[in-house]
Amino acid sequence: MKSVDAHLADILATVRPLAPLELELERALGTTLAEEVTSPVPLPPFDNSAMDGYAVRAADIEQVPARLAVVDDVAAGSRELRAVGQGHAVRIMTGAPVPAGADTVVPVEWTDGGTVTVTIDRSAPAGYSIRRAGEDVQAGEIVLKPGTVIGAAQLGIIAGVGRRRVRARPLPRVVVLSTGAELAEPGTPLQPGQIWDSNSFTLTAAVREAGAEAFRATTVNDDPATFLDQLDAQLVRADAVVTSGGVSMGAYEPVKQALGPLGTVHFERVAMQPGMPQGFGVVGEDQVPIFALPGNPVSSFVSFMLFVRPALRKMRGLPAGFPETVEAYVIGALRSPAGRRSFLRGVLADDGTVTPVHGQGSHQLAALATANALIVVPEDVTEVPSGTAVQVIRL
Ligand SMILES: Nc1nc2c(c(=O)[nH]1)N[C@H]1C(S)=C(S)[C@@H](COP(=O)(O)OP(=O)(O)OC[C@H]3O[C@@H](n4cnc5c(N)ncnc54)[C@H](O)[C@@H]3O)O[C@H]1N2
Ligand code: MOO
Repeated sequence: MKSVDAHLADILATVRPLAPLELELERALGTTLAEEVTSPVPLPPFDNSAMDGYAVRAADIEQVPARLAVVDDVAAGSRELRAVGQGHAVRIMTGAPVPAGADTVVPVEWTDGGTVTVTIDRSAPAGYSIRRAGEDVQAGEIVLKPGTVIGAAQLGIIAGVGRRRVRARPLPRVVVLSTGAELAEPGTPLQPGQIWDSNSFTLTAAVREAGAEAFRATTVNDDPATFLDQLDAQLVRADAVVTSGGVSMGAYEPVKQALGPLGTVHFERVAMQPGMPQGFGVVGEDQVPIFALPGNPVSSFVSFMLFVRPALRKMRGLPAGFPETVEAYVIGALRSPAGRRSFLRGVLADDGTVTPVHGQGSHQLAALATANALIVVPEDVTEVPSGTAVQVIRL
């Protein structure tokens, strides 16, 4: 059997980071920056007020109360400014440029709020409530580096330096395709022998949680030709394909039967539990990576976490490898098959303990849904006594 590490290494050696594109800001959320973003101007671009109040000369309010003539009103966005002379005040709003002559801003709360004359009750030192030009960013300064994932705040600063587009690696587009003649669409009645298709929903959601775009294709039955037709139709919009089902040893294994003969997709037994039968390779002219995951719901989910998620990270241009683990103390004894790495479902608590959930079968999706962690039991360990320190992957 192939080791988990060897299978992941093969996958990571095959998938490539997506080529960067010029993306409109509206389409850039979650993408990975592929350039240095610099600011063409200082930010803020000009000295401006941090408060609603009065721009004055600090020297004029050393003695308080002080009564000053209000000579102008400046709102944010004002362009024509009157200078503040001795004994003058200008009513100013937050974000408005500080007029020449003024060296401090007194908040309106320290005044009588007058519009012809104003009485100021408290002194303020020079520079008070003034946000200086360049205090956030100097002109030419780098604000974001390549490899940064663009979240809300990053998108904000890209717009904040005046950019409409940005060079970034796009979200991988992933087609999810479930196979199985027994599958019924949720929301429709079950016929005898049928189950509702859950994998395509799990996998589509997992793709999105992994920072990629997901398309759920129509489920196909157990016919390899139908599977190939559907795959062909979907490939145009796919940077990667994830299928579930049809990869083991049965008489009707559409994914294996359709892809095996291509020679570019390999079906192997990986030394893990769950998720032993795995297919991986490339399809189509563009050599689109395809992950043929086993159909058991827990197996396909665990396979996704171990193999597809790291591959999507690499496609996004991010560091990728075996999922990060943390140490925890297991409450309850564990068993694991010899020679296979187990990924048992557990609940990781704040106190550093992890409790295996009831129901460790690879069909027990409800048990998986109560878990928040995978407990990793190495290949050479078959029994783990309660209280042992184990490695855990957070979900
Ligand atoms: N003789 C052998 N039989 C099996 C082996 C083996 O080595 N020798 N391996 C077992 C293991 S381990 C796994 S995992 C499964 C993998 O099977 P397939 O990938 O071929 O998947 P299916 O046979 O289509 O389905 C397995 C199971 O999962 C249910 N399923 C499938 N798709 C969905 C879906 N979209 N939503 C919900 N549930 C789904 C399906 O009904 C089956 O119960 O093979 C074992 N057998
Ligand atoms: O690989 Mo299967 O996942 O053991 O049920």
